[in-house]
Amino acid sequence: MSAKKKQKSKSGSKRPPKRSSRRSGKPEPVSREGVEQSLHSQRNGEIRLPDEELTILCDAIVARHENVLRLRRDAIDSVGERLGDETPPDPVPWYPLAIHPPENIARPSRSIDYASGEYYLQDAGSLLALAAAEADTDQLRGKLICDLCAAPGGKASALLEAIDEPYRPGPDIPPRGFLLANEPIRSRVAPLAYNLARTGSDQYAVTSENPEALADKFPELFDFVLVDAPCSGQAMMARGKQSPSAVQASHIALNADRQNRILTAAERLLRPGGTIVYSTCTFAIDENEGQVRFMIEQLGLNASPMQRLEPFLTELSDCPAPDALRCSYRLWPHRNPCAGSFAARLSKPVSTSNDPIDGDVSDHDDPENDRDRIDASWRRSTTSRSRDDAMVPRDAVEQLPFLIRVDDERYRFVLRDWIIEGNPPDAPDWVSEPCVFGPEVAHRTGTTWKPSHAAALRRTSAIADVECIEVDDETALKYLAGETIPATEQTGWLVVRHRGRPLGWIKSDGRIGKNHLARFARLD
Ligand SMILES: C[S@@+](CC[C@H](N)C(=O)[O-])C[C@H]1O[C@@H](n2cnc3c(N)ncnc32)[C@H](O)[C@@H]1O
Repeated sequence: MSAKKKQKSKSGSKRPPKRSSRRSGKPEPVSREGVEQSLHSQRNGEIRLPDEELTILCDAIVARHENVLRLRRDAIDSVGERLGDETPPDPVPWYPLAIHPPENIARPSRSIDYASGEYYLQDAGSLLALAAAEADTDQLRGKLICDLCAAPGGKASALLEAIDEPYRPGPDIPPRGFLLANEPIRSRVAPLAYNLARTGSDQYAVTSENPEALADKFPELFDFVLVDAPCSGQAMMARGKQSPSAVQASHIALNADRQNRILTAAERLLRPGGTIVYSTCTFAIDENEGQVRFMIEQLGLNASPMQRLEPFLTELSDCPAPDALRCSYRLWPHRNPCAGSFAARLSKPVSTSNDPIDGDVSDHDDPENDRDRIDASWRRSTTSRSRDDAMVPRDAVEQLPFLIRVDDERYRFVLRDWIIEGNPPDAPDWVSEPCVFGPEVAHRTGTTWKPSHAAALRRTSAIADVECIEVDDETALKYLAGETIPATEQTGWLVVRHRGRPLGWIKSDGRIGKNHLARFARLD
């Protein structure tokens, strides 16, 4: 589409939603009555939309919106350069680190930049929660974060980039941030781990626990908790991910009950003074502002409004908890160029019954105090370790020389059956807990140890000793399609890099590099 053709609508959207072109044909129309009912809650208030607007909303709910490119924080300049002057980036208004797909990236999910993690593709609506988390600023640097409902990792990977700084050995290093990404459904953990690895960071661990169990293990540990809750998913209907039952009252009530439980656990995970961001991809009041009311009235959290999100403040009327309206934000598919979403930001009061100081502590606390507190909590060791976190098997080191522990300060390996995980030296002690999975470095098939895909993607100095081969565009595309590539200079395991960015492994015999790119990372 040429710049001229782009129509700017009243709402500021340059891209009117397209009708879905799902393989199954036209999406089923959404029940207008159902949508209207979910915007009227007897308990929590209502959002009054004129008849005509309601019709437009129902159409927009089943219209497909293009994903946007959330750029890697350190890739803004390089991607901008490649886009050239012809295609100036078109940023998402509520999250400027993301841009609408430019003309000269024909298939954003098939580019080398995508494969090398220069950007993540997601609906612009899901960026509202990241804006509420300030993931596009430096406010999260050094923080201890839990993403409680994390798979497949769209938001977790942005949080990870926001907390991390490259590891530099030395005496006066400020603590880096650390992310615990939790996903209770086991089958969703692998894509989550993959998306975290794509960031190149190693400042994370993964758990697969129910929120209540996690809160029992790590009470009041985290500075920030994201609850991107499972919900009725009304905004996902255009993607065929939800059935029309998403607007049924019984379905909404079931989800609201589950959200209450998850939020209760989330509050327990949060340290006093910490921040929580709650988000959904649905329009139902009981799953949105109703949950914010629950957090304020039942869990004792405080609204933590954000000036930058004021244009998106909810328009709920007759809400019995006015405070809930100060920190609740909505995007609508007929007003904003996205599928729609909800996000709210709250904080846990610092005061306890023994502490006379009252009031919420915002994200702009004294960072030095924060660091002391983080230091203390990170050293907190819970139960005894049951895994062998001292020994990397000798055969693994023989087969994968990069596993040699040059310096204990640089790496902490954990052996878990046939997998070796590698935690950075400044990871919290609790990464050695049996329920916590660290970034994978190598795995064994039979008697053979192989380097893991995540290890190739690391951009930290800890695995800097790995040998690399730099390739051009053409070779990179061949490699990403699963083909062998020439590799005459070196032998053994090599990381393939394009413009200095890691893509995956090959094993070279001094002539040909056999392709060991994980199947799920291929562009075929
Ligand atoms: C909306 S999705 C999260 C999307 C993710 N934050 C992202 O940006 O990619 C909600 C996730 O919550 C998980 N979930 C389901 N039941 C849960 C529960 N009881 N507690 C926590 N998470 C749950 C789902 O499996 C799903 O992966």
